[in-house]
Amino acid sequence: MSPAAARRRIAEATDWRLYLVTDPHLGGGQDAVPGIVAEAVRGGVGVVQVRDKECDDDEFAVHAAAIAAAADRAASEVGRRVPVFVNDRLEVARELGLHLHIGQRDEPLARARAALPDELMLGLSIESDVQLVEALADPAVAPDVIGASPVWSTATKTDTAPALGVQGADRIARVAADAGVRSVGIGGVSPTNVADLATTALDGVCVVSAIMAAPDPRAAAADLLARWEAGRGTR
Ligand SMILES: Cc1ncc(COP(=O)(O)OP(=O)(O)O)c(N)n1
Ligand SMILES: Cc1nc(C(=O)O)sc1CCOP(=O)(O)O
Ligand SMILES: [Mg+2]
Repeated sequence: MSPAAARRRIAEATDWRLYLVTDPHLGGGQDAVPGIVAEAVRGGVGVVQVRDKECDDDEFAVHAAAIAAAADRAASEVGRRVPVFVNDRLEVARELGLHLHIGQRDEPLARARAALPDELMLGLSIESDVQLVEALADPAVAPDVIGASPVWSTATKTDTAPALGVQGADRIARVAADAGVRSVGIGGVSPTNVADLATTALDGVCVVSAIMAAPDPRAAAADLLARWEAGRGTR
């Protein structure tokens, strides 16, 4: 199997329903994050992204390696595979052999795809219909997953594009699905609104504060997933 085919198999086998993006501040410091991730995976998180905007690449690499090890251990306990993405930092993703998520103001898509080993997935933030058309134009460099962003405004990240809302995220998810690309909705997702997103064509939701700031990350993940499933049932 070619590395690109292996990557597509990983995307197909991944449980995208609940995707956790880490935040050391909300989690009580870098050292606390691997434990939170392990608990969140035990609660049902299927994908993890390591995000830390403040440290340098060397510190980030140590932090990301600790999180990936914790996610792997917890995933194997429950008999699952949980892919780990690196936020923004292409060189760290290459060094650690982790997947990469980039935004519209990070490394350009074609350059990131060319520099990333073929077996690693590439995620891209999509803030508008036009951005999605551009991202899908060349199947050779198209992302494996997109983050429809933001669905709702959020205090966790304030420098975002205007909110897409449920309908905007659904429109984007439908176009992505037609191209065979997975999609998750990010921004302001909480227990009170996750079921609304489950009625869309999105493959899942992506959260930061709803798990990182929760007193019990395992219970928070299980609750979000149960609410997603309940909403999915009403589609
Ligand atoms: C899954 C997912 N979707 C969107 C984002 C946001 O990425 P970006 O716009 O590059 O912003 P930062 O996260 O880098 O501040 C994401 N991280 N993950
Ligand atoms: C990391 C990130 N990216 C966003 C985007 O819209 O691109 S919103 C966001 C933070 C989402 O945090 P919370 O789940 O706490 O609302
Ligand atoms: Mg970014």
